Parts: sequence; C-alpha cells; structure tokens
Amino acid sequence: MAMGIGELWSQMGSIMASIMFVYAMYDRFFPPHIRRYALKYTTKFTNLMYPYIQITFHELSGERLKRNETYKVIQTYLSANSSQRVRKLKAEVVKDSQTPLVLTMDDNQEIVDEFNGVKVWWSANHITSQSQPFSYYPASNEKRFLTLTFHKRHRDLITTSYIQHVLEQGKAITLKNRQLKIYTNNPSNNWGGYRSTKWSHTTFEHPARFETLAMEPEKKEEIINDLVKFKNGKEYYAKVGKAWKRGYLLFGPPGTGKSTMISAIANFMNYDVYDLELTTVKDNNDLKRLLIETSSKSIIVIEDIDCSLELTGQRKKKTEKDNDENGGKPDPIKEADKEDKKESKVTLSGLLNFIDGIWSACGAERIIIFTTNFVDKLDPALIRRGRMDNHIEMSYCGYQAFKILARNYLDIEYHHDLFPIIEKLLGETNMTPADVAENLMPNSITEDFETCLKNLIHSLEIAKKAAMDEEEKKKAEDEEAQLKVEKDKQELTQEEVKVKADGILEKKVKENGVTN
Ligand SMILES: Nc1ncnc2c1ncn2[C@@H]1O[C@H](COP(=O)(O)OP(=O)(O)OP(=O)(O)O)[C@@H](O)[C@H]1O
Ligand SMILES: [Mg+2]
Repeated sequence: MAMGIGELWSQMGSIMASIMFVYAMYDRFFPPHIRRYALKYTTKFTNLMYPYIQITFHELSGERLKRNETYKVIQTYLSANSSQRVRKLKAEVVKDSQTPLVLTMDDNQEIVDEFNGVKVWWSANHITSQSQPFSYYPASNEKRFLTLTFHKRHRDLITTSYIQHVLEQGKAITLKNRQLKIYTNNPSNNWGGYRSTKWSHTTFEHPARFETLAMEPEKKEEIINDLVKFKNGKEYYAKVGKAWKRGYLLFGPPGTGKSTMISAIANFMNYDVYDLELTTVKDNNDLKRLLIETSSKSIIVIEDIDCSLELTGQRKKKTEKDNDENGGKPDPIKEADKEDKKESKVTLSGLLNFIDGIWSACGAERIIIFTTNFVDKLDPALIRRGRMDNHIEMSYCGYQAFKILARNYLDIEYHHDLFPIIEKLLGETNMTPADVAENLMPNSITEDFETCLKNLIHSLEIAKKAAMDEEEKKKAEDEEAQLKVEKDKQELTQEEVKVKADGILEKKVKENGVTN
C-alpha cells in the first residue's frame, strides 16, 4: 500500500468538500425529491470509488448503554500489540488486573496492524451527542468508538479470521493479566438477605509456585505435564465427549504441602480458587446452587474431605466402634461434633452429582481438588478414577525436596559438605517439608546458612531417636499384649479342663443316681 490511510483521508476530504458544495447548490435550486435522488447516487458513486471498508466498535451498547465487552477486549489487544508505535496515549486504571495502569491510544490516533501479510488500520474516535441518555456509567455525552479500516478485497479474511484473532488474543491477554481471586462460600443460612451473595472473595496473592514446591522433580514434572495437557485439551475433551474438568486428590500427612500445591496450581494455571466449606452448606440443592455460581477457569477445593462431612462408610463404622470402646455410651465430645455437622445435609450422592453429574456441565475448564490426611478413610466411590483422575501423594521430605528447600530458604544452589549427612538422616526418619523448612529458617539475623543446616541435622537426630524410642515402646507393648493373650489362653484352657471335669462328674451322678 503506497498511500497511508491519513493521506487517503485528506484526498477523500477534498472530494467530500466538492460534493458538499454541489449539495449546497442543490439545496438552493432543487426540490427535496430531486435532492434525495442525487444524494443516493453520489453515495453510490463514492462507495464505488472508495475501496476501503470500515467497521466500528462502540464503547457503549444496548438500550441502557452498558459497556461493550468487545470494545474492551479490542482495546487490550491494541494496547498490547501496537501501543509503542502511537505518540498520544491515554492512561486508564483497570479493575482486577495485575497491571492496573493500561495505556491505550488516544482519540484521533491510528495504529497499523498486519495479519497474514494484510495491513489494517485502527483508529480511536468519539462523537459528542447533544442529548444525555440514561447510562450506568458517569455522565458523558461523548460516544467513543474504534474504527477498523481495511481494503475491500480482504473482506472475508478480516471479517472472519482477523477479528476472531483480535478477540482471542485480547481475551488471552486479559486473562493473563487478571488478578486472581479466592472465593469462599457464605453459610447457606445467610443467603436470604438483601444483596447477599453465595460466595465472598478477595484477591489471591499466594507466592507458592512449582519452582519453590519441595517434592521429587520427576513427580513435579508429571503433575505439570498433566496440567498443561488439561489446559490445552479443549478439542480433546470435546472429541471424546467428556466435560472439560479434572479431579485431583492430594493426600498425605499434615505439613507435606497439599495446600501449598493448590496455590502453586492456581498460579500456574492462572485460575481462581473456590474454597468450598461443605459443613456450612445446608443440603444438596444448595450445593448445586453454589456450583452454578462458579466461573470457568477455576479450581474448586474441598480441604480435609474426610472431616468435612459424614461421607464415608468407614467413618460410620468407626463411630460405632468408638461407642463400644466407651462401654456402649456415646463419647460426649464426638456427639457434640456430630450435632454441629447435622446442620449440613449434603450427602455422598449429592457430592458425587456435584462433581460429575449433569450439573458439572455448566461452565468448563475446571479443576476439582480434594485434600485428606487419611486416604484410606474415604469412600472408594468418591475417589475412583474418572472422578479424581489424578491421585497425588504428598509425602515426607526426601533429599531432592530438601535441596529445593535449601535453595528457597538459604540460597544454596550447590552441593554442601553437610548434605550427605542430611541425606542419610532424611532416609532414616520421617520429617515433613514444613518441619524441614522451619528448621532451615534462621533463628536470628546473625545465624549463617551453615548453622541452619546444623540446626536441621540436630532436629533430624532428635526426630530419629524419638521415632526409635516410639518403635521400641510399641514393640514392648506388642510383646506385653501377646503375653497377655497367651496367658488368657492358658487360663481359658484350665477353665475348659475344669468345666469338662465337672461335666463328666455330673454325667456320672446322673447315671448312678444320688451318691452317698
Ligand atoms: N512440599 C512443600 N514445599 C514447600 N513448602 C512446603 C511444602 N510442604 C510444606 N511446606 C511449608 O509448610 C507450610 C505448611 O504446608 P501446607 O499447609 O501446604 O501443608 P498441608 O499438607 O496442607 O497440611 P495440612 O494437612 O495440615 O493441611 C507451608 O506454608 C509451606 O511453607
Ligand atoms: Mg492444608
């Protein structure tokens, strides 16, 4: 294109001026019907001569003049792609974004974009209207719009592929820049009030990332690959006819990083987190209503699923056993706990429906995560593959995990002489990453990293000794219990001999009649 769009406009301007002059003449000398006729044909003529097509995107649309999402998305695309080339920019504060100040092109500025070798021109404009319509937004009689200009021979390419490309890119940038949120459900009992909402939220700013998460590198890699596959799996899920969602079960002792892993996943995927507290959900119906109000690209988390509700078969059996241990009487503390949970009537089948019933089809690209300290307590139906697709064990700190913590907390990137001792001790005792991390933190600003490593060795030795003592105590208790069983058995045998002897005697008495 030899001629710039600005130059072209100035030429068009002089053509239009001549046309206006002719109109003015018409206005004076010709009646209205002739003028209308002339206008129709001059417009046709101009369109024939002008080889460009223009599309406008207005900032406000609809009867109530709501802000048009497409306008915002295009603005985001333009400011990310071409704002460096514009001289006059406008700074705008954007809500819920990591980059709150966004620079967009100012009025009457022009951006040239290229798509598949085809040039297009974007310009920002406004018109000032006289009347003041009703609007949700601060009073303004300026109507803003973006104009896209392109040659008519590229009409198909631009109206189908290019606009689609701009919207997709703009949305992706908006998502990437958005401020993540963490939601928690309000108790169902409080939903009725004026302007009450089912979820409350705040910004999610947890610093956990996969790089700082202490676990075996191969396992971490596997999880990351699984997440990437899920994120890019839109077509795959559509092809196999499955709802685009994935379930993760994180299990392991306290302090092994289950909650930290959830934050790392949220940051990695750029998803919001819905932290679902089941005990405050009244019934299955309310559970469905909560699900409907979650958005796509989110993680729904139920922490400590084994404690959330009486969802497990085993738990019920355990309660009965507890009562037996209590001489048949119910334990008052556990009874009070049960009373608290009675408020919630969410059932296992309600939860299963929530996860993969027809309700899970509303919205897409969602991850559901359960965490538990006791995986064996859970009902198999709840965690079967297909529901919880990926079972991840978060275990005690191994040597590889320790090296990540040493890098995080002490900036040790290389091998240290004390590492082999730590490696040996970690192999001999169970210490959670939370405890290892705690030991690696300097107790005062004067403590250097070597002292921190020695502190850890000291704690590991104490833990090892405590574990050995515990093991010996358990062994002694087991032996004692075994001895008791054998003694009881012996006593029982003597008793049996006595009963047998009594029986024989009785029989003889019966046979011989009353003895003298
Ligand atoms: N694998 C880990 N990598 C990095 N830091 C960890 C890891 N595990 C635990 N931590 C540290 O320990 C703290 C507690 O960990 P976290 O809350 O994730 O444990 P958890 O498994 O969720 O425990 P719980 O079962 O009690 O909920 C975290 O704030 C983090 O600093
Ligand atoms: Mg936790």
